[in-house]
Amino acid sequence: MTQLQTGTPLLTASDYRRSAQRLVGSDVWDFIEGGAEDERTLAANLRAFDRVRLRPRVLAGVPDADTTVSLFGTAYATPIGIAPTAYHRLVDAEGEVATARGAGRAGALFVVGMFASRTIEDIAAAASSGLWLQLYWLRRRDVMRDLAERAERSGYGAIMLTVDVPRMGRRWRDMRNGFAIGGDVAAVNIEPAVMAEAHRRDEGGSALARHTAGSFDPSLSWADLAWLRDCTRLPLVLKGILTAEDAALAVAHGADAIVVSNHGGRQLDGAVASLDALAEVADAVGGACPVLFDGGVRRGADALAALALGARMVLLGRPPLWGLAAGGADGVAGVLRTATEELAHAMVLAGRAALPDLDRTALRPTSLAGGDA
Ligand SMILES: Cc1cc2nc3c(=O)[nH]c(=O)nc-3n(C[C@H](O)[C@H](O)[C@H](O)COP(=O)(O)O)c2cc1C
Ligand SMILES: CCCCC(=O)C(=O)O
Repeated sequence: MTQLQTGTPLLTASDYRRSAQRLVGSDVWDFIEGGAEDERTLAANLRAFDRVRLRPRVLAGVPDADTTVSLFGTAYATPIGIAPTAYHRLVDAEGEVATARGAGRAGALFVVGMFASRTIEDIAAAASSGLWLQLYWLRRRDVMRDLAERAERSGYGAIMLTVDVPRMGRRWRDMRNGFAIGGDVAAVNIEPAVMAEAHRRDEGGSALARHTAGSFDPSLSWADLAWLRDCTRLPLVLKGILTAEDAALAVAHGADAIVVSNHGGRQLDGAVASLDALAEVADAVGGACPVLFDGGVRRGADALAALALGARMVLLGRPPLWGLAAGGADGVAGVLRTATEELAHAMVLAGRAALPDLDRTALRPTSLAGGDA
């Protein structure tokens, strides 16, 4: 159990959430918590896990569960990692350096965001578990190439290209708050001219929306992936796949892994809940490459469900930010360890000793149906 300065025992992700909310300004809180438009997909991501029912096996001789997993030749203590999120210094002075330390303590993968507020190199120096770098496709391809090269030089294990943002989802909260990246927080890995719009508060509305409209390349198509592939020897992971059709195209275009994700409900409002897309995508991929998952995972049993449906790894977006805000590296490690302990606990009670033992027989068929929650 983690106990931070608040004195309140932090037993679950929602304990970290409550603790974080007290410490973070309301506009930053809205940026973290918010989703696109009426936040229906954001809500659906969480509700989809409430529908899952497990099928525990008994007398299985499972005194303990093994949560280790390996991906692209790197071993992890847990299949629960950190999804890329921008600007960790919004909630902690050390930002991604503290996140990396926390991930290392938990033996977890940390996917560093393109808009990290600490340098790729400083984050690498603080890490003791695997790091990947996430990229958006910018009009300025030279900037992307430079980041891919720096990641490779610094020992990052993969490039994760986020493919669900040809334009940013409309986030009413940020627009109403006139949200801009302020103070001394910045996307320090990218030259300031590319990022200038993200800091301009004077025009009202979401500065991030203006920034992405100007700097992201919305014309990207499958054929362009070859260019990025040629920039790096690292495995290329595509994040933001929700359909069998796109999963098949990703495999055909040589993706080394894909992430089933609706961007935490922050892009297309009304899009399918992430969990409801997982079985379809895993079936289409058919083992051709690893499938990862994010969206709405808040407890170990949620991770178990996603792993049983075919995910090799499960990523958390908001919860590590709650941990970081509540307690820096300790908070990040606490969130990851809590979820991993819950997963191991659920595995023992379900009679599954190791991650390969998790398959769809662990879930009631109604959980697989891809309901409309
Ligand atoms: C505050 C915030 C910032 C994010 N920034 C990025 C980003 O820079 N790049 C990216 O690919 N995804 C980004 N995401 C999406 C996450 O990687 C992930 O898909 C999503 O948060 C998972 O859902 P969850 O928050 O329910 O776990 C962000 C999400 C949040 C909440
Ligand atoms: C400029 C995009 C900021 C990251 C973010 O908010 C997201 O990807 O959801």
